[in-house]
Amino acid sequence: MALLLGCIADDFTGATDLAALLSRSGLPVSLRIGVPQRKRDDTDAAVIEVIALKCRTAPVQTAVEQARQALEWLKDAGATRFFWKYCSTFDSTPEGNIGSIAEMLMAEIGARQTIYCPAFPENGRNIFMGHLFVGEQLLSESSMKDHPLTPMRDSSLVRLLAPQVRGTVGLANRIAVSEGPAALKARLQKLTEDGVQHVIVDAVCDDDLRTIATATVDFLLLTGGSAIAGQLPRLYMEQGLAAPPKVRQTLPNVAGSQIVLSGSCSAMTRKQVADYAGRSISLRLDPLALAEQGAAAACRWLQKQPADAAKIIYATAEPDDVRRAQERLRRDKAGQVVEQALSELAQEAFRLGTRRFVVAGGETSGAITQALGVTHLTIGPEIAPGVPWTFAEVKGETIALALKSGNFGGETFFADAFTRLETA
Ligand SMILES: Nc1ncnc2c1ncn2[C@@H]1O[C@H](COP(=O)(O)OP(=O)(O)OP(=O)(O)O)[C@@H](O)[C@H]1O
Ligand SMILES: O=C(O)[C@@H](O)C(=O)CO
Repeated sequence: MALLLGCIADDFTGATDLAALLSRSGLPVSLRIGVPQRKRDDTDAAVIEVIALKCRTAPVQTAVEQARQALEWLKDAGATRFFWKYCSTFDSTPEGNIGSIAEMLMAEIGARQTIYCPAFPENGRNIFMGHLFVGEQLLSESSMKDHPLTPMRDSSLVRLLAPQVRGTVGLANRIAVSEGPAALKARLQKLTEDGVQHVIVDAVCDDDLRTIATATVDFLLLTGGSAIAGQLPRLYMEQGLAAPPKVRQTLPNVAGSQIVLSGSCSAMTRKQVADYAGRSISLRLDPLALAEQGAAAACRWLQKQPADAAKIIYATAEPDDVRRAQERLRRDKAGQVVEQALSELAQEAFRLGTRRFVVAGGETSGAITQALGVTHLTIGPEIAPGVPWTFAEVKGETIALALKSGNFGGETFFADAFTRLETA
């Protein structure tokens, strides 16, 4: 099938979020973990390809290089329009990588301008006058200010993006968006004439996203969260470029025991962990102990648990505990020891017969998915907005994998996830 859109996501939960929102249209979406070694098969039914990278917090040059390779693969697969997916809370290091990757993509595909729209109204992320809100709070006043890897201490997307790009950053505000697609198109055109290559676009509801997508559907490169991308398939169908397949794909029925592995320390994950720990057998990991002794003790704990019991293993902790661990180990080392331990535990759980995995946290999901050797995910039913069940092959066995973004899902998400799988 001809490719309508080639997407690059900066982390794995972000990639499944994106694939879920694109799949709502019924169009077949393919999700690859990392840049595939092999070329795309001409008989592949997907009309949208998503490549999941783990580059959100990587050094700028490494991240740009990974994205360049993903772009090459997508171009080679026939894509001519592209989407760059980052977090709906604009998570980035002070140097990048949102702007640096966007600028490289623009240069490679010859795009004069792109938009930045991380808004995801269904999950409470809205942009007004260039400022990002999480629920009713400014980003910098939300729990994102305490993120273990990318603490967000400013809410102005213009100010956050400007140091990440060489070109000029501008804003198409809510007033421009509220005037409809034609007026927004004219505003973007005027900004192009004024030499503005990078345009933050306000959006506070799905209607705004529809307006923005209609005005920019022909752009060579769009960037943002999953919600703006989720508007594109309908426009492609209206343009007669694609139609959903008549027969829907049948999804596998995955038997085997289940586990939750959580490395996210977000406010919502903390509530979800507390809820599920009250319903299951639980083990809390301490980064300082892991740094000294590794994950062997936790693996032994796992071996002793009844196979069919509900279990959760988590490093999820309150901001003060995270800060203490980071002061002792350094921020990146604290993250790495936890990711390494949860990866080993995922491998051990698989060896012990676990086939249903719920993982919380984008970096954590990246580490675990890679440790399990997953290269391709089939998208299944959504558990909560932006969090689908996915299915993958590991050593000849099918596993079900739900990769949950830090702040997504309600308080009972982990229990809901397994119920959703039963009823899918
Ligand atoms: N107790 C802890 N102390 C220090 N770092 C921790 C601790 N627990 C987890 N971490 C690290 O914090 C980081 C959390 O990032 P991760 O992307 O997994 O979650 P998230 O940011 O909440 O999710 P998302 O990116 O999907 O929003 C990981 O690198 C993880 O290893
Ligand atoms: O956009 C989001 O918030 C998520 O898809 C994500 O990227 C979390 O890592």
